Amino acid sequence: MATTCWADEDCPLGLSSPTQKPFTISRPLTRTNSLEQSNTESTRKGKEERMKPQKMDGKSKPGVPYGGMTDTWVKKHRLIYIGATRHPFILSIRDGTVDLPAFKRWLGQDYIFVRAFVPFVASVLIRAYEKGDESSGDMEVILSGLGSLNDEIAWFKQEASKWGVDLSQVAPEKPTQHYCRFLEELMRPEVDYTVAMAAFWAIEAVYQESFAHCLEEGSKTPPELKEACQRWGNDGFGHYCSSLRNIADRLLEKAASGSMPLVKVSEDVVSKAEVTFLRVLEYEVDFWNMSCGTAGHSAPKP
Ligand SMILES: Cc1ncc(CNC=O)c(N)n1
Repeated sequence: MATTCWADEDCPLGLSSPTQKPFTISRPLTRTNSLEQSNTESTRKGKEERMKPQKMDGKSKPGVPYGGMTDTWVKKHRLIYIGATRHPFILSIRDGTVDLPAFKRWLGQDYIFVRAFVPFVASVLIRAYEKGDESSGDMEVILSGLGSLNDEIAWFKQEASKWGVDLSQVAPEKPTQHYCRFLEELMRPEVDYTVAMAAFWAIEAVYQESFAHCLEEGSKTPPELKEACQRWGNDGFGHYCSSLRNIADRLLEKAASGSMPLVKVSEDVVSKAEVTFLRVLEYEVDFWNMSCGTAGHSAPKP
């Protein structure tokens, strides 16, 4: 057992503890009061004010505070968000105490995940194309993501041979299987573009925030793991995540504003997107737990 990864009872966030779950999804989430009131004049005005400094054009604005729906979610579900982005596995990389077998396990499993992630991103690209909004720039952002996934797959192969991991012999563990199945579900035609986009942003953002933390000043990340951290923790990837976030916020804003013909349907889209965001965070926590060797689950899946 790795000494650097916490057992369930040691986890300060209580994410795996059966008595201390910060959040469980037993039924679809209802939206917060502020979201429910989004069509009232005062709330709408307040929202416009908050959004003012931001251009909702899909361009990245690092360092600029967000005022969109994704920001509301991150604040509302802070505990699980921190659980996913400051997981003991990541902290062990950052403090240099990471267990090598754990890192190798993560490498093999993440290769399987990334292969499944490619068709998911391709499906989001198709949705962006079908939307027919050329001026939004969504397709360009998603296409750049697909391009870097091509490099990423090559990197996994190279990294695996560096660490003596035979990728052809790696079998998917349960959390990997579940996460890949979730991606497949998101590719179904009945899933809204807004929901898929929110999931896409959340998946990328967790890795960006996690690995950027390993590169911050004062971190003791071992030199041989720096390249892995650079892959998702670099500024370019940060800009890309901001672009994804802006797209998700724009789509969510449109759904919540009631500007769509079927208000009820669009409200449903916003709550589905929030549930999907939470499920991504849970799958990410499960994935890190698996990498540590603590194959616990953060919450039961419906
Ligand atoms: C489990 C997981 N989540 C997110 C990412 C980042 N996206 C693509 O690489 C990843 N590689 N693996």
